[in-house]
Amino acid sequence: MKHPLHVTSEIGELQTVLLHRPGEEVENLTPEYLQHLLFDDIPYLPLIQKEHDYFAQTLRNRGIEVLYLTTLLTEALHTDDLKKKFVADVLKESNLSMNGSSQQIVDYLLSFETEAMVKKIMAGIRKSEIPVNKKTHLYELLDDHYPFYLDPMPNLYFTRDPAATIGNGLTINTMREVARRRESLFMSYIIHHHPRYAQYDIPIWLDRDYPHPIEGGDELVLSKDTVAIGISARTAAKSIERLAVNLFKRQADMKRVVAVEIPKSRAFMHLDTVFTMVDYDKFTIHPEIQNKKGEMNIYILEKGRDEDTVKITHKTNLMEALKEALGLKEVTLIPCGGGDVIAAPREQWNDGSNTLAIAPGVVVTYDRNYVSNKLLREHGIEVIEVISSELSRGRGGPRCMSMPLVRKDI
Ligand SMILES: NC(=[NH2+])NCCC[C@H](N)C(=O)O
Repeated sequence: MKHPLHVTSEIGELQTVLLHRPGEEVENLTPEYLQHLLFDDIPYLPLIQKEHDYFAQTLRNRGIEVLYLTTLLTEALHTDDLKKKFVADVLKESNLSMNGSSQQIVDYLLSFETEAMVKKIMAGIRKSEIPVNKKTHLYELLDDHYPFYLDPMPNLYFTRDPAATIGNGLTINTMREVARRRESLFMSYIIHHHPRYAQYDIPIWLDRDYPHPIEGGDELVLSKDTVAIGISARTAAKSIERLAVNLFKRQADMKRVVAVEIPKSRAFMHLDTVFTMVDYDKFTIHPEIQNKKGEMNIYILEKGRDEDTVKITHKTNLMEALKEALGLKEVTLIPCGGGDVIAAPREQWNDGSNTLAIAPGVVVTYDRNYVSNKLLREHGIEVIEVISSELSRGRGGPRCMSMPLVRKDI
């Protein structure tokens, strides 16, 4: 039987992908907590859903199977015990200031059918949802105190980050930001309990109990033997080294991990916001990740003397490092916004470098990044545009909004 997870490149024909349609969680964003919840503005729910449906349909039109997080999770929670255990795990990881109130939150969540319960957990629980006569603490009665029992998870539509497929396995990530940490619990339940996955022995290259962070936006599978990982605001060097060791031990083809250091800033939060692969030998890049001389810090990790060590080589030229790692004679780096002083940062802010390749030389991008899109076309790339005024408010593009589960080998 075909393996349910299989990704050996960034560009192989995409066959199955995981998405999340934004829901009520987005309606629980308020100006006061925007920064904490990692948003810069509040999307308009009906429109963000319309845009997301358009994105999903664009993928389906190309023959790609689209799976939804809510559906998979609902199907994974197929017994009452699993449902209860899941609620307990979510509450354990939620920063609840509930004191004695937690049992009533458990009862409240379990009073829903499974799918509605999953959506409720995603959306968050407002204090106003629990009747006054059930409240036992002073803070619960104060409206202007923190408004949630359970925080909303508005970043869930960026399915790329909580987990990432590499080869026939995946990383289930320890996420850097508190606001996103619970998200990877969902994938853990899906892998262990959904019938589509639970029957397989799926390698978990790094699990969510690993003490250092890594996020999928930093994990790029360049080929069957090479992955690139961003050393970024969200991914720690320790996680990268541990991932390399684990991949070298168990994924037979894996030869090297290319660790790429990027500036630690909000605009550049993950490697895929500044660098993506669009064809066998073509990449998008935001020029600002290189210094004036075109240099940056790149570390190549290969198998070390024994199983638990790696050999590390330092490089400064991205193009040379890519050529060597991928065995290519030439590599083209296509600059976001054409490298223009205004267009490049403007389009990068709205994820102009964040392309989703659905086949070699075929990418999905946001329509608003017209300078970058034109340039991609001039380089012979087929660019499929999707509408993006609300989706982009969460600071993520088509690659962030998709978790490839199966791609054809190239
Ligand atoms: N792979 C990505 N670039 N994801 C973007 C995630 C954006 C999200 N608001 C966050 O800050 O986490």
